[in-house]
Amino acid sequence: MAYMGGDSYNTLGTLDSSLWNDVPVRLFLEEQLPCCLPTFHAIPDQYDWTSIHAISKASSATTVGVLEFLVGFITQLGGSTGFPYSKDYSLMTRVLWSLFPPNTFSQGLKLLSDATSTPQDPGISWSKRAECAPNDDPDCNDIYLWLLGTFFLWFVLALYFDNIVPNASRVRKSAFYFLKPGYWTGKGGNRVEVQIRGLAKTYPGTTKFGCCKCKKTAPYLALKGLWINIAKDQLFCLLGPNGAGKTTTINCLTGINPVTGGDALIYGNPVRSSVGMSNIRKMIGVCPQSGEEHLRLFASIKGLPPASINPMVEKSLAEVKLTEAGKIRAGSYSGGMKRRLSVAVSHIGMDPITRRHVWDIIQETKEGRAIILTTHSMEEADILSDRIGILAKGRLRCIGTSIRLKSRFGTGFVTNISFAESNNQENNNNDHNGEAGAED
Ligand SMILES: Nc1ncnc2c1ncn2[C@@H]1O[C@H](COP(=O)(O)OP(=O)(O)OP(=O)(O)O)[C@@H](O)[C@H]1O
Repeated sequence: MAYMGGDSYNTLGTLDSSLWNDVPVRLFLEEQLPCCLPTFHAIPDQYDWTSIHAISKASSATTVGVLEFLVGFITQLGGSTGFPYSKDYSLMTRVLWSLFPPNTFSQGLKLLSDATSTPQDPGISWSKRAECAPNDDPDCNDIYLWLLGTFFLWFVLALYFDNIVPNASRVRKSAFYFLKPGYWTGKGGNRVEVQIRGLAKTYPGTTKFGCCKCKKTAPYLALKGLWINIAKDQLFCLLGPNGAGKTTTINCLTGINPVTGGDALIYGNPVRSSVGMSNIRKMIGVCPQSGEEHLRLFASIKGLPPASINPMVEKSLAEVKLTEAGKIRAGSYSGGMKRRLSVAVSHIGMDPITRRHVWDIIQETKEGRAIILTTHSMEEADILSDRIGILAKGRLRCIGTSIRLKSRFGTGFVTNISFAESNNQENNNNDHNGEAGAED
């Protein structure tokens, strides 16, 4: 797995959430998708999570198989009475009945048995297959054709439902997926890699014990049902004021914070399932990191030259008195130590040139990935993102391209431009003034 900035990006998931608050840019990068994976499309917003899943387990397939056999057996008993292949029944009844292959099959067996019930019966030869039934009743030829036709019908329907019914990872294609050229060519279309489906996060209230009474804070709903799809090769930027829920969103997607409502699918892996999250963690490469490694990570995110990183890390650790604890896992630090590490992280500077360099890296990294970027910098969002979502108080307020958001919601700028007179004009004037002056 290769993320921009090398191995250092593998540690994103281990960062303490408090550390993220001190860096201007937060990134959530996804593993490059192997081109052979099937495409899947956005689940419509009205998608019902409680809807029944496709037959995803062998045990379910066995149950359905046995049920089908039982139903087939019962209908065959009905068919043995002559139903519905006689003139008493309408054509529609016959057609509907014949759509279930066991019925047609049992009719074929009945014809065979009638043709071979006594030693004198001639049986049915292949050449006489169209003459084995009396009157207009279906003959063996009709039975063959019906069995062949219904085989293809059910096969196509099985393929279709397999695609549109949510799979074990709750991923499904749109009902008209087969009309999209990308489905047949394997190319094109915006492949949705990250699907945030009604993501909600409630932080539990805390109880503080005082000397006389204990104080309980109410649970806080930080994310109130977020719905976003992020396609491959796109950078999605989450903007919003402090406390909007940006960090919470990223933390929920990376598994730092457990989700309390809705779900999110990352390459089809749901963040709410432990199996899904362990797959996601493999993609984003979560592993425990020391304070020293955190600083290295941020130094490479901020584009510091590799040669300067080690001296800078040593200096920063010394400044915040964490030299001895530098090699210990940051997760085991005390609150104070974490805060000091945050200060050291925030001191890793990013001048405009390195900032441009980081932007270039992000742009180059976009291909084959879905990237979520959260930042307070509107300029950064404008330059880097394909789509921007603006969060406020845990809700997505608007979403769209930068141009669209600006034209829809932007108040715009009124620019006054004053032009200096052209040199020629100026020279002419000077000459003229000079002459005039001289005249004066
Ligand atoms: N562990 C927590 N317990 C209780 N409330 C929390 C916790 N973490 C965050 N919050 C609250 O959830 C809300 C969203 O916080 P979050 O950090 O996601 O916002 P943000 O958009 O990332 O802000 P910033 O831009 O300042 O980083 C805030 O009101 C915050 O106070």
